[in-house]
This record gives sequence, C-alpha cells and structure tokens, in this order.
Amino acid sequence: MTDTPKILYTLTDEAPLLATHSFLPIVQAFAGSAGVDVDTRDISLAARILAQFPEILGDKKVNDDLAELGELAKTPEANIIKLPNISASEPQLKAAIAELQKQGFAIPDYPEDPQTDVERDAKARYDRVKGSAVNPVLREGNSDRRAPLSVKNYAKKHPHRMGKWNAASKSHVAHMDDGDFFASEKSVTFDHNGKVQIELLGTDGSDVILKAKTKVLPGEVLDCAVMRADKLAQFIDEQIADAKAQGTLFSLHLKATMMKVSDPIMFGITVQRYYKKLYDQHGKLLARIGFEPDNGIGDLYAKLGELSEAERSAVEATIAEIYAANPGLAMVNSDKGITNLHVPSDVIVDASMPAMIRDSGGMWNAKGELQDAKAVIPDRCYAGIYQVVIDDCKANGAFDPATMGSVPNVGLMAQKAEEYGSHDKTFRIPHDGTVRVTDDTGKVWMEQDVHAGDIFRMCQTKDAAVADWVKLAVNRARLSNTPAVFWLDANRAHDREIIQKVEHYLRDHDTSGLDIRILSPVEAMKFSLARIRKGEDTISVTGNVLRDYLTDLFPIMELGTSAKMLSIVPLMAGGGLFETGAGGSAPKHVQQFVAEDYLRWDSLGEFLALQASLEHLANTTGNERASVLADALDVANGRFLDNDKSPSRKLGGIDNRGSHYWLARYWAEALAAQDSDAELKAAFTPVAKAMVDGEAKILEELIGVQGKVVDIGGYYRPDTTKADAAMRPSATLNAALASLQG
Ligand SMILES: NC(=O)C1=CN([C@@H]2O[C@H](COP(=O)(O)OP(=O)(O)OC[C@H]3O[C@@H](n4cnc5c(N)ncnc54)[C@H](OP(=O)(O)O)[C@@H]3O)[C@@H](O)[C@H]2O)C=CC1
Ligand SMILES: O=C(O)CCC(=O)C(=O)O
Ligand SMILES: [Mg+2]
Repeated sequence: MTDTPKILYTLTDEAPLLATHSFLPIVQAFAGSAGVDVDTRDISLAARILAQFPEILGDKKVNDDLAELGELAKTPEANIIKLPNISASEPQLKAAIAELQKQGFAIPDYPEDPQTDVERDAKARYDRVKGSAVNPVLREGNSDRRAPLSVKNYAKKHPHRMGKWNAASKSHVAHMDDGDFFASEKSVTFDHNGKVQIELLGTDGSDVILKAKTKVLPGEVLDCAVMRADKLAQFIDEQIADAKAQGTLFSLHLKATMMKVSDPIMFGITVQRYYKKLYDQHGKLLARIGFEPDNGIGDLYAKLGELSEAERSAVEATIAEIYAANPGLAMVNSDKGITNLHVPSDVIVDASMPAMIRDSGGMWNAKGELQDAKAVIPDRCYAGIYQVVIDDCKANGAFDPATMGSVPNVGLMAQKAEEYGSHDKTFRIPHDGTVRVTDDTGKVWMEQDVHAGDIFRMCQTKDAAVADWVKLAVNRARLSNTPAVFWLDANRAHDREIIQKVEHYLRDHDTSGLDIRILSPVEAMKFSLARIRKGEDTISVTGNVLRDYLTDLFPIMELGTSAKMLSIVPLMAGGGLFETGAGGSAPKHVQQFVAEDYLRWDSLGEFLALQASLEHLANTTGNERASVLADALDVANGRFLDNDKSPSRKLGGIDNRGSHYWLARYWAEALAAQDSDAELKAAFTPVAKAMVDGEAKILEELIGVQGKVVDIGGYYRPDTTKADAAMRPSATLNAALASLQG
C-alpha cells in the first residue's frame, strides 16, 4: 500500500469521549513518531444527529462519518478503534436535540406525532439515529471478547469486592410462560437470492404491507415471533402482585436501547400496568398532554407543567397512592427519586443484571438501601440464564474473583445477525389479523396470528456470518486450548436452524482434540458456572443477544467491570474493528466529572484495543515500527496492571488522566528500552526521562485540579477547547508530548 497506514479513532459520547480528550493526544504523538497516522471520525450522538440535516445546516453541516466508517468496515483496509457510544432512547434523543438547538443549530424538534410530510421526514431521520444505530453498522464481523491473561491475573491478584449472597435471598427472575417471543417463534432457512414481503391481512379484510422488500440470500435463516400484548400485561400484573406479596422490589430489565423498537413497547406496557390507576382516574388528562408511557414515567413528570395546579395535585396524589399500594420499584437514583420505570435507557439488562448479581442480588430501594428484587425479564429466550446464576449464588455463595475461571465469548453479530437487525422488521400491530411473510414467487414462508397491540418481529441471520462465527470459535478453542460451548436451544425454532448450520460448518474444520459442545443456554450456564467455580475456563459461543449479556455478566463478576475486556471484531472483509471494553458510556461518570473534576472512567479497554490495532496494522501493512509500538504497548499494559494504575475510586487519587500519564510513561520507557529500532529508541529516550523526572510535578498538576465544578460547555456536544483544557491540566505532561512532535 502506498498510503500512510492509518488508524481511525472514534469520537463518541460521555465518559469515553472525555477520556479521549486526554488519551488521543498521547496516541497521536506516539503513533506519529512511528509514521502511523491516527485520524478521528465523530460518531457521537450529536454528530450523528447533525449529519442528518445537511441542507438545513448550510456552512455548519456535518459529515456523515458513521456512513463513511460503515463503508470502510467492508474493506480490508479498515482499522478502526471504536469506543462506546450512546444508543439513544427517545428521551435522550430529545435532550440532545434541545442542546444542539441551544448551541445554534437550527434543527427541527423531534416530531412525536408527525402530521405533515416535512415532519414525517424529520422523524424518519431522527429515528435513524435512535437506539443502537452505530454498532450494527460497524460490526461487519463477529466478536471475540475476552480478558487477556495479564488482565485475568491482575484481577486474581487484586480481587474486587463482591457482595455476599444469602441462601435466603428472595431475589429471582420472573419470565412469561406463554405468549412471549419464545412461544411463537417460527424459523426457516431461505433457498434463493430473492426478497420477502411482510404483510398484515386484517380480520376485517384489509391488507397492509408492513415491509415491502427485504433482501434474502440462499441459506439465510429467517425467523419471526410475536409478543402478545394482553399476555404481557397480565404477566406484569401478576408480577406486581407477587412482588408485593413477597416483599421484594419490582424491577424490569430490558434492552430498550439496542432493541429500539420492541423493548420500548414492552417497557411502556409495564409502565401502564404499574401506574394503571393513573390511567383509570386521569386517562383524559394523560392523553391531553401526550404522555408517552414508552418513554417512561419521567415523560409524565416532564409534561406536568402543562396541567393546571388542581389537575397536577390530583395526578400527584394518585401517584402517591400507587406507590403506597404497589411494591417498591428498584431505584436508579434514590436521592433524586428516579426509578427503574423513569426512562427506558436507565436500566439496561446486560449491565443491570450483573450489577444486581454483584450486589448480593439486591437493588436500591427508595431509602437508598439494597433490597431483594424481582427481576422481570419477560421473554423466555434468554431470561433463564440469570436464574441459573442466582440459584448458584444462593447455593454456593458469591463467586470469588481471586480464584474463578473465565468465560470469554465468541459472538455472532456480523451482518446484523438475529435480533440485532430486526428493527425495520418489528411492528406494533395496529389491528387483529395474520402476518404473512411471502417471497417473490408468492410462496408463504411463515405466518403469525396477531392481535392489536402485539409486537411482531422478524430477524435475519446470514449464512456467511454463521460460517465465519463457527470458524472463529474453532480458532479460539484451538488457540487457547479451552472447551467451547455453543449456547443453542433445540427447543427454539431459530436455534434449531442454527444448530444444523453449526454442525455443518464444524465439519469444515479440524476439531480433533477439541471439546466443542452444543448446550441450551440454561445447561450451558450451569456447565460454565461449575467450571469457573473450579477455576476453569470455558468459551461461550453465542448468538447476538447472549453475546451482549454474557460479555457484561462474566467480566463484571470476574474483573469488576467490563471496561477491562479485550474486544475485537475481525471484520469479514479482512479489516479490524477494535472495540474498547464491553461496557457502555457510563453516564454517571460524567455527572461526577462535572461536579468534582474527577473522572473514574477506566481506559484499559482503550489501551488493549490500541495494542491490538497497532499489531493488526503491522501485520497487514508490514510496518515494522507499528510492531515495535505494539510490543512496547504490551509491555506498558503489563506494567500498568502490575502496578495497579487504573483510576482509584476516590478524589485525591489518580483518575482517568493520571492513569493515562502512567500508561504513556510506561510506553515511552518500553520504547526507550527496546533495541529493534534505534530511531524510535532515540526519540523516546528523552521523553521517557522527562516523564520519569516529571512524575511528582505531573501528578501534582493532575491531582491538584480535582474537587471543583468543571464547565465543559455541553453534555452531548461538549466544547472542544473547554474539554481539552479540563482533560489536559498538566503542562509538564503536555510539554513532554509536544517534544515528540517537534
Ligand atoms: N459498545 C457500546 O457502544 C455500548 C454502549 N452502551 C451505551 O452506554 C450507555 C450506558 O449504558 P449502561 O448499560 O448503563 O452501561 P455502562 O457500562 O455505562 O454502565 C454500567 C456501569 O459499568 C461500569 N463501567 C462501564 N465502563 C466503565 C469504564 N470504562 N470504567 C469504569 N467503569 C465502567 C460502571 O459501573 P460501576 O460503577 O459498577 O463500576 C458503570 O456505571 C447507554 O447509552 C448505552 O446505550 C452500552 C453498552 C455498550
Ligand atoms: O449497541 C448497543 O446499544 C449496545 C451494545 C452492547 O451493549 C454490546 O455490544 O455489548
Ligand atoms: Mg453490552
């Protein structure tokens, strides 16, 4: 290749974006000295919103960096470092729009109920940005997430605190036994290069095309399922009554961000059942102010100002009666009275269930105390795995991070596999009838009887994605000499199709001497837990949703946080997508940062991703210097862990910025110590010296700023100059880095 090798580093949101203000200058200075360009692409929620309105913004228009990266991901040249970004719920989207408008961008309001073509167009643009709109575009490969040995050893040496489990804990998972996606799932393997249409044939004789054209390839698995609204409502009522009877908190765990169409509807049904009395007594008022239960009870609070004084007091009195009569809700923030049902994006199942399991099975109640909780996870497809963990903790006590084994994951997600790509094929059914999936020859492939209010969902899983996933699993099992379990349930229609493919593709590989099994998720969880208790590792090979769930669950149990995970997506076209950690954008870290100039974000995920990205660059471009940089960074990461330089949890210790200093210093020292590249050695020797000699001054400059309010000029679109200044307060460190570029 003639171009300068390039790594594209993503600018995202919240805590990872703040961390980038401090870390990226280090990366650019180091990589620059080795002739590697590190460029940025802005895929923050704010940038993605602005990119939707080029014609309105004129000279303020913003390039669609996400679209560009999405195209790049399908080429062998891709080398992208991807930090976590906000997958926006509707309330978050509206807040971001309001902030951008205040900053002078003349974008329209979010039209909740569009009436004109212009409004419908604006809503369609905003809906493209909503939910998990980034990851499915960039993830043109399957995922390989694991704790590198150095990280696992670090966790064993410095075990994090795990809450004790009591055998008498009343915490449990509740799921539906009928009427859920699991019950109704149908699945087929398509046979030609063609397309299907999804239509609703009404019992009233009507025929509504829900989606006219969906391209399908031969060998592709299609499935569809229905969540029955009446059954869900009845189930929620029973769980509210049961939580009250048992004296547990009521909590709801969904993925309203990633599953942006189906899960907000399920969230909304739960809100309507929990706050049923509000509807009974004030239905007309709620309709008048346009309360949207799918956006949470927070939407009602936001709109209370539109009511008269008397109306507001009546509504507030009813809410108080509801809280008195119903079981307590799990709290997101007890001090501020923010509950699990406030906003659909506050409690996200992948992170919320592990947090509950780490905290002795409890969630926070209104008094700010941990209390046993009923975890409502309506659909049975995946809910059962968490009950297995809870049962295990009740029987055997909490897991011990000092001795437990590891469960890495190989996850199917390429080409929008499974539920991941279902959003444009998920519908709230407007009236009773039959949904039919028909191909271009008129053949009916699947049918579902539906009633008004039900959620219909169709998913696609490409054959090539499954083949690549099986290959990745076999390679991982071989490389790490570890048993691998495919978590697939022969009782599920979709999984039965996938099992056939797995069995078929396994035959393409040499699996001699490997322990590869196919177990249902519940059995696979039991098997893996029994092994980790003995200190043994087991690779989980899962579909997309379990990939998401398990890559927070096991890291949070094993390492205290998924931030310490290596998370690689070998792109099917040959490029590399290097994700940082497996967790989210930690909004509460930003709140702490602006309140007290202290950022708890742990960038280890970024360090690991950068090392893997440099190594990939060296391998694909033959750039020797990138290889030297990668090896030195590996040494630096090892020292960083050995010396435990992650952010401390308390003000006065090093935070994210301090941890970046240590990483930069160890990296520079390793480059100064190596002998394979004399020029790099010469360039880094004085820098390493400046960083070592300057240690006391640098730490003083970094720690000295803590403890006061910081202004970064925006939440969704912080002011770059202000954020740079806030995140780079050490003149001594900045000068050492500048000397590299000089
Ligand atoms: N890859 C992506 O782009 C992802 C994006 N998201 C998005 O992130 C947002 C928040 O989601 P949520 O599910 O609450 O997940 P988060 O991972 O942000 O929050 C859960 C908790 O994880 C811990 N945590 C995660 N990363 C770090 C880190 N690097 N350093 C220290 N602690 C960390 C913190 O817990 P504690 O205090 O217990 O240590 C944090 O409060 C949402 O907008 C969501 O859509 C979520 C997942 C992945
Ligand atoms: O895309 C998202 O919304 C979240 C992704 C996520 O949680 C994950 O990949 O682990
Ligand atoms: Mg996740």
